[in-house]
Amino acid sequence: MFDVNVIGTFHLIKAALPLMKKDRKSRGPASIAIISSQAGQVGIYGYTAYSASKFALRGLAEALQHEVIADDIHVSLIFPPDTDTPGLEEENRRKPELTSIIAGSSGMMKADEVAKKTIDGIKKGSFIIPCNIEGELLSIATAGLSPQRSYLMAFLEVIAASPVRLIGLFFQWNWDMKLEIDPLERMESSSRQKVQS
Ligand SMILES: CCCCCCCCCCCCCCCC(=O)[C@@H](N)CO
Repeated sequence: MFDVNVIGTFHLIKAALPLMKKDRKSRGPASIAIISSQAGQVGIYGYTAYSASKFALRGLAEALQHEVIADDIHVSLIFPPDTDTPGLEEENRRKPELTSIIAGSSGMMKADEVAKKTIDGIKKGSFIIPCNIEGELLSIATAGLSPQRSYLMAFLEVIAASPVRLIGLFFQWNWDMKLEIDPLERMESSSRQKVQS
């Protein structure tokens, strides 16, 4: 999984970059679009390997953007939810029910809708491209130190940061309960550990 999702992406970009850089200034700006996943913004039960690979793409994209911006190459990172494809159907045959339930917090999109969000985001030159409402929230919650080209979005990220953290905690508590963990008990046990060590 890591080989395909991360090393594969890395080699493809590495191979394409010399040609992309050639005469760039006279050809206008270019884009590199990398498909991550909402499971690359938050770790999901059952997706240990998958989430690791999709989170890795963010580090790749952030560093890459710094390295190619002088060549007028814009990196976009897309974060789709579950998408109605034959691939998902195949995945559903073997994945834990809990994974489907938790991922269901963000619903499912048609491939066409994800494609449209992707193209629109690339055209706008967005670095982070969320695909649905839950994705907008996730992107604000995980804005981190990513580049932000829109003043409006930068403003929103700053204003919404703390309420969105609260919403994120509610989601965590909700998922804990699905895993039959008492969220309050979990919080107390982590503070007990601190006292002991
Ligand atoms: C701060 C508020 C947050 C609110 C929303 C949280 C919802 C998170 C749901 C994550 C779903 C991940 C699906 C990944 C699908 C995928 O990539 C694979 N199935 C592909 O096959």
